[in-house]
Amino acid sequence: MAQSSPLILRLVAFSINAANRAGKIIRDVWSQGELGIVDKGKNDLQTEADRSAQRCIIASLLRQFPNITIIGEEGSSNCEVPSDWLVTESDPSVLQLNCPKEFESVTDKEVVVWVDPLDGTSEYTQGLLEHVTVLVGIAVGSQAVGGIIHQPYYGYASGAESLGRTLWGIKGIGVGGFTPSIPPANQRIIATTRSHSNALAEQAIEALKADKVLCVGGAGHKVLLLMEGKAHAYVFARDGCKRWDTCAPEAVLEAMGGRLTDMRGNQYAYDHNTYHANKGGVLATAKGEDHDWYIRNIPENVRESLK
Ligand SMILES: Nc1ncnc2c1ncn2[C@@H]1O[C@H](COP(=O)(O)O)[C@@H](O)[C@H]1OP(=O)(O)O
Ligand SMILES: [Mg+2]
Ligand SMILES: [Mg+2]
Ligand SMILES: [Mg+2]
Repeated sequence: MAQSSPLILRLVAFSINAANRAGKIIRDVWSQGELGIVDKGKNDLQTEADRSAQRCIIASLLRQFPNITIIGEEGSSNCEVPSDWLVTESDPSVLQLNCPKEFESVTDKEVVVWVDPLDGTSEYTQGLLEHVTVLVGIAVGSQAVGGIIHQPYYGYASGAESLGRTLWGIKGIGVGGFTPSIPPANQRIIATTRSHSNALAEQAIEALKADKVLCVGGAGHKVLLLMEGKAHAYVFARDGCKRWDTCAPEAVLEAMGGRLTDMRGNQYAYDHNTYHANKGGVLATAKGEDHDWYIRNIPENVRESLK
């Protein structure tokens, strides 16, 4: 790995390959058919794919970057992994990028990597495989700066021979791995949960008077819809999402000009001392959307309940 590249570029470049490797593990577990489903709480599933993908990503990252803080959804993992799970290479094109001045001298101690090894677990167990993503978010201080969203089953529905794609973004640089697009004008398409709704979340969707509501799984997948021009906003007016669900999506979306906040317009903090729960809900809007319009039109009682 080019040691001369700034840490933030090395982390993104390496995490692209780690997320790809985790995606292959997710496909392998699915095709072997033994999902090993556990419910961690209430409607909070974990499978063998979540566990193994996290071990792959964290073991690989720790070998390359032993002094950074990594927080993974599936808790502390055994880092003794099969040797073919250990990633050692980085994406060469990201290492060559020009790093924004403000991130050039970021050190290990300032960085937290938030890992969601499989986002959209509920949909994965139901075979809605294109909703699944692997999320690696890189925070500097409290800010989400870099993100990787790997979609292991991209191309599955159309019968593509080679599955998967990896999107990345770095604030101040931009995005890669896909063709950014903005959603159509004069329409409002809202993406929301299909498996974790409640009365509050429904009330918010109702109030926004969408032309179309897309109920789909995964935080990564919904942000992807915003970045490809298929939805204008992602609205989740309840608790349940955690920092590992939003760190990577926020960084990639904001690197392209969109926004991700809680339902009151506040950004989440991603430093190592922060809470994990996104108690204020998730409101993300595509590039060009009026984020504040959505905040203004969320009923006051919904915003008040999500403090
Ligand atoms: N109530 C909840 N309990 C556990 N995870 C949740 C909950 N609500 C949301 N999430 C996480 O946020 C993601 C986005 O929510 P949704 O798919 O419902 O829109 C989910 O895929 C899940 O991530 P994960 O699958 O990684 O556990
Ligand atoms: Mg989960
Ligand atoms: Mg998740
Ligand atoms: Mg997950």
